Amino acid sequence: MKTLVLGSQSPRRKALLEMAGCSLILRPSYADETLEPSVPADEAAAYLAEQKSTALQLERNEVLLTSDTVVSIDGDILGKPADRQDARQMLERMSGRTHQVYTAVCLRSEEGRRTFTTGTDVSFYTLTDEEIDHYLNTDEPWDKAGGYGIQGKGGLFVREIKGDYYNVVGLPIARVIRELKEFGVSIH
Ligand SMILES: Cc1cn([C@H]2C[C@H](O)[C@@H](COP(=O)(O)OP(=O)(O)OP(=O)(O)O)O2)c(=O)[nH]c1=O
Repeated sequence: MKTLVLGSQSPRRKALLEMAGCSLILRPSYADETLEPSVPADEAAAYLAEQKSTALQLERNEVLLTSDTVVSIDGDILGKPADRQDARQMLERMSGRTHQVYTAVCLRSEEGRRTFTTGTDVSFYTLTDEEIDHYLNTDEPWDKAGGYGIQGKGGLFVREIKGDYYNVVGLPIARVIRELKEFGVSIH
């Protein structure tokens, strides 16, 4: 049986895999996450998931999972906000509109590598300045693509989603479990 190795520092990815019944070991990846500005968002997520994979060593009998989540609006990619002003601009941009969240997952074993990307459309209510200010005083925006967390108070901004909710949180877990089985990982 194969050992699942999670190449991620994201506590959410670990929690989702464990919730789904995966035993895993952690091997965080510190790949360079710089992007060419013109790359489409779904391709950017796939590129970064593969970069994170390439940065890690793989032993025999291991399946390595790396992943990347980006938010996209008007063809621009929103990563994690650099500071308060950046986070404010992101939230103002998404206010009253629909954006896309892409999570790419790269699975790698000695037999080969497979990368797949899942998109979810998220529509926000129109946000007031007060709501945005209040949200920026929480610890939610800083480690998250687009500067919000749907699983926290950021969920209060959401009018509608189309697609997998868990994909927005950072891992489309139902699809991932199916793909992991194909790679020979046992799920309990
Ligand atoms: C939009 C959105 C993103 N996110 C998170 C998912 C990702 O963890 C994060 C985007 O950063 P990523 O670079 O995808 O992941 P990470 O830095 O957390 O972990 P690692 O690179 O080690 O795998 O934003 C939420 O938790 N909720 C949300 O609603």
